[in-house]
Amino acid sequence: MTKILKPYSRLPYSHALNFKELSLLALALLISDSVLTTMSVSESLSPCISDIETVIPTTPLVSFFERLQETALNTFGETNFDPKLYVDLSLKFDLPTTEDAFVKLPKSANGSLSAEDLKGFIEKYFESAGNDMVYCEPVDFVPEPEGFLPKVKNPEVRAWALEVHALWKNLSRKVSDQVQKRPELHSVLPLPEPVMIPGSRFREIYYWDSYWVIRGLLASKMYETAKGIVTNLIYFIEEYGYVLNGGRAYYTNRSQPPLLSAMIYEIYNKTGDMQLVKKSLPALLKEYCFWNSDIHKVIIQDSQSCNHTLNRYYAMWNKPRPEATTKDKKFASKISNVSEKQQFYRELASAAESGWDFSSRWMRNPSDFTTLATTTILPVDLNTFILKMELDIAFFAKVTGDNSTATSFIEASQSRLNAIKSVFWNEEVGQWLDYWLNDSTCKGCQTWEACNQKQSVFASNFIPLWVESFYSDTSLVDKVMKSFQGSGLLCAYGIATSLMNSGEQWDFPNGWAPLQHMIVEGLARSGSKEARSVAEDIAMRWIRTNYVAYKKTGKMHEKYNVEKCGEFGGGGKYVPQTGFGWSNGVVLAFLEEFGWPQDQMIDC
Ligand SMILES: OC[C@H]1O[C@H](O[C@H]2O[C@H](CO)[C@@H](O)[C@H](O)[C@H]2O)[C@H](O)[C@@H](O)[C@@H]1O
Repeated sequence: MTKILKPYSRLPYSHALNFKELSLLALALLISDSVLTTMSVSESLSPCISDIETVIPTTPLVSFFERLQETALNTFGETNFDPKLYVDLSLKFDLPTTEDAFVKLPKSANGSLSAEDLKGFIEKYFESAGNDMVYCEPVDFVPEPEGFLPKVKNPEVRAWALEVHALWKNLSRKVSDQVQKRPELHSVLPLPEPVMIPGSRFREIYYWDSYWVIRGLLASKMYETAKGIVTNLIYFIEEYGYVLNGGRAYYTNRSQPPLLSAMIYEIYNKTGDMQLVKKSLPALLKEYCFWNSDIHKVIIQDSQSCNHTLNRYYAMWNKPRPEATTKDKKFASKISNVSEKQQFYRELASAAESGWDFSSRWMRNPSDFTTLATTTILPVDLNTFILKMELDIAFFAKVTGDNSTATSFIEASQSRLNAIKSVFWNEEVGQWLDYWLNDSTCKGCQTWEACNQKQSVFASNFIPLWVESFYSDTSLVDKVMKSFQGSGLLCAYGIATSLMNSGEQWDFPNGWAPLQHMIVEGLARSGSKEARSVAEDIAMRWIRTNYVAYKKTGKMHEKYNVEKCGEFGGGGKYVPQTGFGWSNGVVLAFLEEFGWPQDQMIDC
C-alpha cells in the first residue's frame, strides 16, 4: 500500500520531514558507542527507516505546470515538443490568478485551444524557462590558470583545452533573487551558492553530474566554485534528508548516484580544506542513512548462510515524472491495471534515480519499455558508490579525530566488500554482475542464486575498479582488465555503455563521460603499468572524438557515439544536448592526468 508523506508546512513545496526526523534518530544511534559495539553500522540504521514513507507529495505549482504541459502538447503537437520546458517556466503572477486565466482561455467545441491563444497566454503569464537561474561569473575563473594542464604540450590541444575551460563561464548560474523572494512562483529551488549546470535543457544543478564537473573545476584550479557546489548539495541534505536528483521541485522524489563523499574527497585532496570536511561529515552521515533506508536496502543470504546487505534504487514516487508527464503517460497507456501502472511509474522514476535513464539494463524485455524493473535489481555501480561513501566517511572521521565513527565505517565497508564479492562477482567472466531479485517487495531476506546474476555486458560491470579496495588488488585488476578487453565494450572512440542497441540513450553505441572516467581512473591508479597504458589509450580515444565533434559543431556534447569519430550520441527520450558539464570535466581531468604530447596528432 502506498504511504503518503505529510507536506512540510513551513515551505510551499513538500519535504521529506519524516525522513529527516528518522535520520536524526539514526544519527543519534550512530554516535552511540553502546549501539555500535553490538551492531553493524547498517543494522544500527534500521530504526531510522522502519516507517519510511514511499511517496513524496507534489506541489500545486508542479501539478499546474503538468496540466499546462499536457495542454501544450495537445495544442502545439509533438514536433520539437519538450515537456520539461513547461515545468521550468516561472509564474509572473500568483498561482490562483494564473490558473484562473488558464481556465478562461477560449476553447473550440471539441475543447481544444488555438496555438495563438496558448502562445499569448504563456507570454503574458510566464517568464521563460531558465530565467530563474541567472548567469554569474565564477569568482575564481581566469582565462589561463597558473599551472593549467602542464602535461599538454601540443599547442592545438592546449588551445582547445583553454576553450573547454572557458565554457565554465557559460555554464555558471546562480538562483535568481526573484526565487529567493517569491519561491512559490518557481519550480527551481533556492540554493546558497552558484552552480554549474550541465547545459541546454538541463538548466539546474544535477547530483551525479556535479562529481565530474568538480573534477574538471579542480583541473581548472577553480576550488571555490567546486566548494560552492558541494555546499549546495549539503544544503539539500539539510533541507530534505538526501541529495535531490536535481535542483527543481519536481526532483524531490528521488536522488541520483551518491557521489557527494567522492566530491569532497577530491576537493580535500587538492586543497586540504579541513573546514569543508568537518562541515560535510554530519550531512554525509544523514545521506548514508537515506541510502540504507528500508526502501533502498535488501538482504541476500549466500550459500554459506551468510547475510549480506546491499542497496537498490527506489524512487519515492508512483506517478508520471512531472518533467516528462506527457511521455510517461503514453508509455504507460497500454497498462490498464492501476497498481501495475503505479509500479511502472515507480520503475521509471527509479531508473531516473540511477542516472541511467533509460537502458536495456533495467528492462526484463529490452524491446518492451513497460518491462522496466529497476527496483528488482541490485546494481553493481550503486553498491560501489556506497562502498566508496563508507570508505570516505571513515577517512573523514579519522582526519577529524572521530575514531569511533571511523572504525564503524571501516567495518561497514568491509561488510560491503564481502557482499559485493559474494553477490556480484562472477569468477568465470571476471566481471561484477547486477543481481536480479526474485521480487521487488524485499520482505525478509532472499537466497542468492547464481542464475539471478544478469549475464549481460554493461560498462557498470567494471565500475568497482574505480575504488581502491579493488584497484589495489593487482591480480584482480589483471583479470578484470582482460575481461574488459574481450567484452566488446571497448570501441574505436571509447567505452560503449552496453552491447545492445536498444534505442535507449544508456545503451550501445553511446559512450558517456562518467563511465569512461571511472574505468580509466581505476585502471590508471591500479599501479599496473599495463593497466595504465590501457587507461591512457581509452582516454586518448575519448579526447579525440570530443575534440573532433567540438571542431565540427562548436560544442561539447552530453554523450558520444563510440563507433564514429566526432559524432555525438543519440537515442533516448529527448534530443541530444550540448554544453556539457560532465563531458567538459572529463576532458580536462583526462588531459591533466595523461597530457598530450607535442607531436601527437589529435584528428582522426
Ligand atoms: O528529463 C529526463 C531526465 O533527464 C535527466 O537525466 C539525464 O540528464 C541528467 C543531466 O545530465 C543526467 O544526470 C542523467 O544521467 C541523464 O540520464 C534527469 O536526471 C532525469 O531525472 C530526468 O527524468
